[in-house]
Amino acid sequence: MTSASQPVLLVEGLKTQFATRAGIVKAVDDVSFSIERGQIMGLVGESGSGKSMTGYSLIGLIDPPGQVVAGRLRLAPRTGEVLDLRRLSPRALQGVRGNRIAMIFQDPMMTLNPVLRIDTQMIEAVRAHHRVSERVARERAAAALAKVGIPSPHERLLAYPHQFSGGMRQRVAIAIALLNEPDLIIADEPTTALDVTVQGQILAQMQGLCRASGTALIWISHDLSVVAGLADTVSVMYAGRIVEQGPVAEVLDRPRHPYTRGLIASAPSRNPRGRPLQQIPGMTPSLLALPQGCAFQARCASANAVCRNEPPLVALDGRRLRCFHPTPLPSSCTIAN
Ligand SMILES: Nc1ncnc2c1ncn2[C@@H]1O[C@H](COP(=O)(O)OP(=O)(O)OP(=O)(O)O)[C@@H](O)[C@H]1O
Repeated sequence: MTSASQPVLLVEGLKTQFATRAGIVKAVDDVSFSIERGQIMGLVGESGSGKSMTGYSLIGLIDPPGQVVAGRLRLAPRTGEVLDLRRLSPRALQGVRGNRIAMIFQDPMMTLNPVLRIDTQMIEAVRAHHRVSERVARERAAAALAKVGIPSPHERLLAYPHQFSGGMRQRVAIAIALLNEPDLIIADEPTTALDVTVQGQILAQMQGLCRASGTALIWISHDLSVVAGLADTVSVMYAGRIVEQGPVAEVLDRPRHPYTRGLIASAPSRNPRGRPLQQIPGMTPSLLALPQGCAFQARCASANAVCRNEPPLVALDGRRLRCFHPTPLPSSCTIAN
């Protein structure tokens, strides 16, 4: 049975690998986190750090030659039972996807079928999981469109995807994700392609909807300013691993991992006008040729011989950190463990 204290999602030691001709790519390497009901977690990192593969691993969307090779993925939906997502049959997992866990992609056309009217798609999405009449499903669809700020929802249900603007199309995809009141939504950079005003509206709506319905949200993004405003907690990924993790206010205001500090410093909004943009020196390492020990050592000003060992993820000052040389907090900020 679920209990109030049980996280809606618990991920422990997740490893996802791709067997390629050049060798084993460890796309997700020993990733752990948990999310409470109604909580929003930002999953951030540079391109290729393993954010999307972490999200896809949770819902069984890793295609060969990729494979989830280790880890525990436990979902505790409102319905009461606790689901071990790795042990579910393909059919049972299909029953979870789009129902208890929904996914929103950067491109809404990954969700929408261009040749079908919106009502056909939304009614089908409800009835795939619930025995309700078409009329009830249509009402649910209209209510979901209204929730994401689409005016005249009954009329808009009769339109095709190409009759919506980019921002409205993404709202429709979000409405489809919300249809069955999921316990968890995984959103993979859904507002990156939208202009800032529309992005701001959608972010505020998503935040409000998650708070109101108790739906947990994993927001995958490389944009720290979005995560700072939206999320409660943040997990920072580098080369397939989580390097820093904790409450947004701790991690983004007082970063202790040199990579998190570099990411924050290189955000364009943080850089003074007229000066060259700051960058993290060097390149993300190839996942096929990771150095022994800390994957960030070649780009880190604090690295020394000890970094050739594998840094463990340890609890420190209200967060979890994978670094032998954590940046000190100003003395006034020190928090007891
Ligand atoms: N089909 C594949 N074959 C081999 N390796 C793959 C494959 N798909 C993904 N990978 C590996 O998985 C790693 C993580 O990819 P992922 O898409 O999760 O990164 P990401 O952090 O979401 O990046 P982005 O922000 O660009 O989407 C990549 O660096 C790549 O090496």
